[in-house]
Amino acid sequence: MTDIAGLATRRAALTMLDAVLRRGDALDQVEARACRHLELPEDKAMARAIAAETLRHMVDLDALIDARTRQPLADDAKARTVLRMMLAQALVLKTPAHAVVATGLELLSGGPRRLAHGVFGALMRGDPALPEKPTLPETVAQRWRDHWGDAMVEAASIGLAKAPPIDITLRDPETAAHPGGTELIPGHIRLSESGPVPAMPGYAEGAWWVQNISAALPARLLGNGAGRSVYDLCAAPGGKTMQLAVKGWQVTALDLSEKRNRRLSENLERTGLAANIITMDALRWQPEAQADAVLLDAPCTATGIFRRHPDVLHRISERDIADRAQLQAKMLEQAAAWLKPGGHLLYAVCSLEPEEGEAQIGQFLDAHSDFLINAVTPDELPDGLSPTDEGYVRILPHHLAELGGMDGFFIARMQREN
Ligand SMILES: C[S@@+](CC[C@H](N)C(=O)[O-])C[C@H]1O[C@@H](n2cnc3c(N)ncnc32)[C@H](O)[C@@H]1O
Repeated sequence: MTDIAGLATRRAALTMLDAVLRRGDALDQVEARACRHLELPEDKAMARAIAAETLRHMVDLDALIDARTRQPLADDAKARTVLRMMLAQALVLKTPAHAVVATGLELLSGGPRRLAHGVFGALMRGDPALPEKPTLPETVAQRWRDHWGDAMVEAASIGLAKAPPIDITLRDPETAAHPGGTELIPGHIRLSESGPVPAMPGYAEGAWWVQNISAALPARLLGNGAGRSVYDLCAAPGGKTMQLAVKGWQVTALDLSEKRNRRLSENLERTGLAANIITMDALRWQPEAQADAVLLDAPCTATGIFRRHPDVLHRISERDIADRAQLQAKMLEQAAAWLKPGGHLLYAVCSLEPEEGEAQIGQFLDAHSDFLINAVTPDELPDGLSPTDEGYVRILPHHLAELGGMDGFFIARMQREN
């Protein structure tokens, strides 16, 4: 029997959605396994796009489905997930309805095909539209409203509407070899085009790497290394390692993941930069000497990168936030001990949760009287972004919104006194 065209791609998307919604896995983590049967890169990209767009618009897709079902479908019913996917394809990815129906119903083979067919058909006859600003899941909206206010939730919803623009860090700010765009801060460009990165001018020669402007700030805040040593903790795939190496730091880059460290190696090779790479759990590492600086890009809930990874909106719970905060506190404790007196400790997370940011550093400073905040100054940041009263960098979805926004981040720079 020949398979329906595109069915394997939809199966892979369904596997990804199941893993995210039922098991709380990250989309990135499950993508390779879910797509292992797909040969063509464009099929893999399509499977990822179906899963990601379903998650981006899920609350509004559910509202459409609920308006057309007499008995509400269970939240985790396969028919609901398949209908969400079918609608995301038809309304967001503009896949022709016949292809959506043929593959969608086949996914429900032996299940409620007639129901799904009926609901999808009735909805499409009504010419449905999704709101311009996708609705955030209520638990997330409520949490962010409590922390940051209504305007932040509104900006997050606008930001969620589409994947963000691509930012790049130039190896040499004088280089001419890049695709062109808007300079956000010297050496960092927001590209005016999207598309396959490896084919863009300068990429293969190592003239630049992809790095959201928010993620580019922590390493910048350590300044020039002039041969001094830095421990780059949780370093892979190496965006910050490369920035530090360019600035003359002697970098020791440590990460738990062998696979991600392989990407770090490839990135260093492509850009012609060097670092000492260590694959190990940061909690078990024991360096031989203290360093002049430590950059801790701590593992976090990653809720700040919800535009590129909308799965975080559906799988991160209060419990996850508390667990991550606990891990970060342990890592901070270690990092602090590995720093020479007078050295700088740079802490960063791509999270919009204060437990992983302001509260984390507040507790650290309370417990470490030998560490002081080294306040970030406005001239160290892109126009449109200012340090907080405490001297931290807190990046929210409204920052640089007119240029396409920034990833949510928290950054603190501290100095060890003795
Ligand atoms: C936010 S990413 C790092 C991004 C990287 N700093 C960059 O700029 O390209 C977090 C990293 O933490 C690593 N990680 C998580 N837990 C770790 C641990 N216990 N020890 C070391 N690395 C860990 C992950 O493998 C992941 O690569």
